[in-house]
Amino acid sequence: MNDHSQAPNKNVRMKIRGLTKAFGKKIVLNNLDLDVYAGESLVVIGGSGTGKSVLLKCILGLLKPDSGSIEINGQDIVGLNGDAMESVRRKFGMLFQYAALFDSLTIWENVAFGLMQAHGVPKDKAYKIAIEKLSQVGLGESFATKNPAELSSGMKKRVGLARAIATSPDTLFFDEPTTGLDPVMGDVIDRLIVQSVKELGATGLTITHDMDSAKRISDRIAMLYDGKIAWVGPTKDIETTDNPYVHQFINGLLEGPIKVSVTSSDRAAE
Ligand SMILES: Nc1ncnc2c1ncn2[C@@H]1O[C@H](COP(=O)(O)OP(=O)(O)OP(=O)(O)O)[C@@H](O)[C@H]1O
Repeated sequence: MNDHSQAPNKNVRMKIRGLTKAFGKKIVLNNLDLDVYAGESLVVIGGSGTGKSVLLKCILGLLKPDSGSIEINGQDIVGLNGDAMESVRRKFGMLFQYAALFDSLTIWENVAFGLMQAHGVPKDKAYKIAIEKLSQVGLGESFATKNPAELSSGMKKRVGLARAIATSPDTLFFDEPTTGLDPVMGDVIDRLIVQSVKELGATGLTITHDMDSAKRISDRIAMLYDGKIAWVGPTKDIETTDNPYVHQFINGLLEGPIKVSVTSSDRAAE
C-alpha cells in the first residue's frame, strides 16, 4: 500500500498528506496521502462508498477534513474561509456527475455563469466565449438558447464540460463523467475531456468506478480502498500490477482482500 510512484522531478500541483475524515464512528478517509502532478490527468478509482466523493469534496472545500493538509500550488487550503476558498476555486473547473445545469437558464447562460458571476466578464463577451466553448465540445450556436430540459444526457454532459472549461481553469475536476451515458457517448465525453485538459494545459482529477473511462482519461490511476490510496501508478501498469486490491477491482472478483457486503447480515456485521 501507499506506493506513490512519486517522481521527484515533477511539479506537484496538489499535495495531500494525512487526510482524515470521519462521519461519527465511520472513518472514510484515513491518513490518506496523494500527489497530483501539474499537467497530468489522474483518475481515482474505487468501489462504491470508498470515499471518492468525500475526497473530492475535501479538495473543493465543500467538506472540512478532521486532519491533514491539501496543498494546491503550495498553499494549504484546509480551513480557508469563504473569500479565500472562493479565490482558490476560481481556478478550478468542475464537471458534476449529472452535469448539474440550471434548468432556469439557457445553455449559453449555463456555460457563461461562472464567467459572469465569479469572473465579472460582461454579458456580450461571456456570450462569445460560451459559443466558442460549446463549439469545442461539438455543439453549434443553435444550442445556445435552448433549455437544458431539451437536451439528452450526453448533450448535457457536453454543456457541463463547456461550462467547466469556460473560465480556462488550471485544474479540472470530473465527478463520474460517464455515469448515465451509453458506452459510445461515454467514449465521446472521455475524448472531449482528454482534449480539453490538454488544450488548457490543465491538471485533471477525476473520480470514477468506470474502469474503461479511467483508462481512456488518465495518465496515472490511484485506487482508493479502506481510507487510503492502495495503489497508484501509470495507467499502462494497471493491468500488470500484482497489487491484490487492483487485481480484484479491475477484474470484478468477489474473492480477494476487498471486503464486499453481499447480504444484509454481512452489512450488519460491519
Ligand atoms: N455528509 C455525510 N454524512 C455522513 N456520511 C457520509 C457523508 N458523506 C459521505 N458519507 C459516507 O462516506 C462514505 C463514502 O461516501 P462517498 O460518497 O465518498 O463514496 P464514493 O466512493 O464516492 O461512492 P460512489 O462511487 O457510490 O459514489 C459512505 O459510507 C457514505 O455514506
